[in-house]
Amino acid sequence: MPELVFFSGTMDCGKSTLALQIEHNRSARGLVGMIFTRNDRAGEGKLSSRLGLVTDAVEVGEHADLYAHLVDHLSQGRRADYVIADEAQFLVPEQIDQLARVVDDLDLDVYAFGITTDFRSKLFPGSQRLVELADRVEVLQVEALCWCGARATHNARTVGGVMVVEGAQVVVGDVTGSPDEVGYEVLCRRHHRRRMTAATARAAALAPDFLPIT
Ligand SMILES: Nc1ncnc2c1ncn2[C@@H]1O[C@H](COP(=O)(O)OP(=O)(O)O)[C@@H](O)[C@H]1O
Ligand SMILES: Cc1cn([C@H]2C[C@H](O)[C@@H](COP(=O)(O)O)O2)c(=O)[nH]c1=O
Repeated sequence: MPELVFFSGTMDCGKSTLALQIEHNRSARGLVGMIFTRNDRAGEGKLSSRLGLVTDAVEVGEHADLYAHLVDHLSQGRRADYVIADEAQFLVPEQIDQLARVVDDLDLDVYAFGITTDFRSKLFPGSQRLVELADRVEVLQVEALCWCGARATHNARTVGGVMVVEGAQVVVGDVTGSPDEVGYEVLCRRHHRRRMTAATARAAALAPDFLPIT
């Protein structure tokens, strides 16, 4: 039976790498995938991994109908044996319903990859719909780590290394980058709650416990 599978995890845990591996293994056996993405850091129409691999993909606009896109594609006599959707947190809930319909009505496996929660630890609407509709939710095995060594479960947005909690839900960015830019850091829940990033933990460790009284 075809399935809608949601591969989920924090940023930088290997979701896009796994998407590229699934694509590689299936195309090596002569299967043809339809690859969707939205707002990949590498640019429009790209699915990229931090390991340096990249492939072309269909950039999904906010109003695109993914089911209609596949029906159109197939009715032109072109092939699609399975579907990959990366950065699925950026899809609107209706597009997740369309992916479920692709599974049920077109009998294609759909593999969706994305982060579940945003920098405020709130569900992205697309991820919420995936949790509601997916046949399976798979948490990635290679876990990203918080600076303290615990498993990272949350995504923090940082400016100059300091965690921020105000701003738009969608700001494309990376876990590396210049300290002045908006960036991201993965944290365990304890340190996300305390807003303690690697930089602020380092600064706290260096600060004197008390001021000398003269
Ligand atoms: N130089 C490196 N050597 C080995 N593995 C790396 C290197 N850089 C990144 N990675 C691996 O790639 C993962 C990030 O992969 P990516 O698919 O881009 O993540 P995601 O899509 O989940 O944000 C890291 O967690 C790490 O396991
Ligand atoms: C937490 C959070 C992340 N984003 C953006 C930042 C990146 O462009 C992507 C995640 O990509 P990855 O391949 O999983 O690293 O999402 C955002 O827009 N808003 C957020 O709150």
